[in-house]
Amino acid sequence: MSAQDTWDAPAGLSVEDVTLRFGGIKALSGVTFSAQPGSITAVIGPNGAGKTSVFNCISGFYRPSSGRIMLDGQDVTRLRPPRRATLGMARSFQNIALFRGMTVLDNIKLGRHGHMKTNLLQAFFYAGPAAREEEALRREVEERIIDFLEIDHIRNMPVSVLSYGLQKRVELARALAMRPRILLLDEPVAGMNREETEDMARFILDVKEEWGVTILMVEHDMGLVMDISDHVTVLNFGQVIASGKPAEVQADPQVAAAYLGSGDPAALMKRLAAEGAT
Ligand SMILES: Nc1ncnc2c1ncn2[C@@H]1O[C@H](COP(=O)(O)OP(=O)(O)OP(=O)(O)O)[C@@H](O)[C@H]1O
Repeated sequence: MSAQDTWDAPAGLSVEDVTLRFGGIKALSGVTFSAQPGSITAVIGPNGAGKTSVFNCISGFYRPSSGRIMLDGQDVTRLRPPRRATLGMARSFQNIALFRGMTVLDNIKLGRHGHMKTNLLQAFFYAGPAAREEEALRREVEERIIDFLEIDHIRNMPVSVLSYGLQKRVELARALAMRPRILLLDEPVAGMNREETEDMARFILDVKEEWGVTILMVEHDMGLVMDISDHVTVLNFGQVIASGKPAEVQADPQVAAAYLGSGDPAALMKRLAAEGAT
């Protein structure tokens, strides 16, 4: 049985004309882009461009002042984050959000609860066939995730003793345990060394290809973005200034100008590579 057998189909997402105001500040202004089902879409842009703001609108932490967030054609703009999770949306955080004193396995188990049809208490007292079947399926999914992310050797260790790269991997495992149809990754390789970054790139690609999950990520590491994305959307001052395949965006003088104040794509790549390396 492949990973996809227990998974729902990948979700498509569209951000439609989203504007977000904080008092007098317009963090986002008429932002429109989409993530196709089963693809990797990256949102990039200079500091303060609005990447975190758009991410928070998509995951439900911010409510846009106007515009819509559509998940597979369903308007989710007004739904709270837990409701979006039940529709198949999971996210990771820029600053790892794990329970540090708990083991890797317990953190992963927590990920699945957003998806449970029965709550913990019911699951404990009600051991009917449906509940047992659901529990068996969850265990199987957990084991597959542990195996896939190569974290079997650390499953019983507390998260606090793990390297940064491994903690990020556990966070990915927990998000996968929710059986998402779309995964939002907030700077998945920030702070990682080269080896950890390469491992994470491989895992993200496999999540898309083997597990059939749509990926939307905000990331500063341009090497990673250009290597694994199918589509890139560029924000600047809260507006979309370019959208397309990595090579198209890379060659776009507007993008270079946004990062550099000049229109030289070669200089842009040099600077971005340096930013990604820090
Ligand atoms: N909670 C807030 N209150 C007021 N202004 C905010 C808030 N969050 C973001 N902003 C403003 O909105 C704009 C976009 O910020 P945002 O954090 O989304 O950018 P970003 O692209 O994620 O930046 P970075 O790459 O530095 O993380 C900035 O001008 C920022 O100062």
